[in-house]
Amino acid sequence: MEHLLQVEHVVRKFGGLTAVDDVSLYLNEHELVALIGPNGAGKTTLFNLLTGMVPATSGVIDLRTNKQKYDLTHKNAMQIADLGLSRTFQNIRLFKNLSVMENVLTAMTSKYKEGFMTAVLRLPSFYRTEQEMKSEAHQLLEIFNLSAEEQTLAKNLPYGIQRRLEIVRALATHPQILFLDEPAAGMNPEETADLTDLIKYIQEQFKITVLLIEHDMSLVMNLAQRIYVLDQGKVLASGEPAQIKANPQVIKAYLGEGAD
Ligand SMILES: Nc1ncnc2c1ncn2[C@@H]1O[C@H](COP(=O)(O)OP(=O)(O)OP(=O)(O)O)[C@@H](O)[C@H]1O
Repeated sequence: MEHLLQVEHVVRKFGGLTAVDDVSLYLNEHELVALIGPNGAGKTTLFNLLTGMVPATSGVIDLRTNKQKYDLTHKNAMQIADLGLSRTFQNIRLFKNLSVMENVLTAMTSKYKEGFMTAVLRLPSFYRTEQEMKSEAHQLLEIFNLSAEEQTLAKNLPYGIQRRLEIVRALATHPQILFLDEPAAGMNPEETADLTDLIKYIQEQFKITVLLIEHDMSLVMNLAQRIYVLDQGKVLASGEPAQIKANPQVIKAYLGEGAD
């Protein structure tokens, strides 16, 4: 079977340290997959490789879409984003002094490539596009329960809501694959439960593939169809949540005794 994303024998070295060590994995269309593992296991580095933020030392990353195959190891972050791969960051990256609405609109501009002169002269097509963008942004913010905050500056939002806004921004680019780096970090159990429902909802509604890094096992076990466990740069195990929970190596390296 051909996969949407196929990672084969990918390695990333930083000097003498091998952060990602011969990793192979795949994502199918409309799958929700989790990447877990101890601190320093190489999870974020793998995200950086998949989204073109750091080049691989060796290996192949193939994306199969629109009946074409693209080798992502030869593309930069902008080209990969254009192919429909979008991400959030562990350390939130919002425009802190822009409003919630402006944050979403700026994310959309990569999709709507209006000519510079059309924008400067404010020709009719610019308004039409701006209108479309605003209408879509309203819809997205409503789904994420952020309508009341549209005019609030990002810096004035509580941390958990900033995380939700980051996901809205990533979705605003109409991704085919969404990479979420610790979406529940810093959230309380209630916020995490809400976020779990929301991620499931957007994956189904927008028919996207999601790969998420997360330390919160309630979110991972409730949400993921498959899980990859990274340890010291290598894939220690992969499988369905029940298999991962029962894997003695995973329990030893990461989950700990008594994990449920
Ligand atoms: N730019 C870099 N230069 C040098 N070393 C790096 C760089 N980025 C990551 N590393 C190292 O690579 C290893 C993997 O780090 P990475 O951040 O990918 O782990 P992680 O699994 O995401 O950890 P965490 O769960 O703490 O976020 C670590 O030892 C880290 O110090």
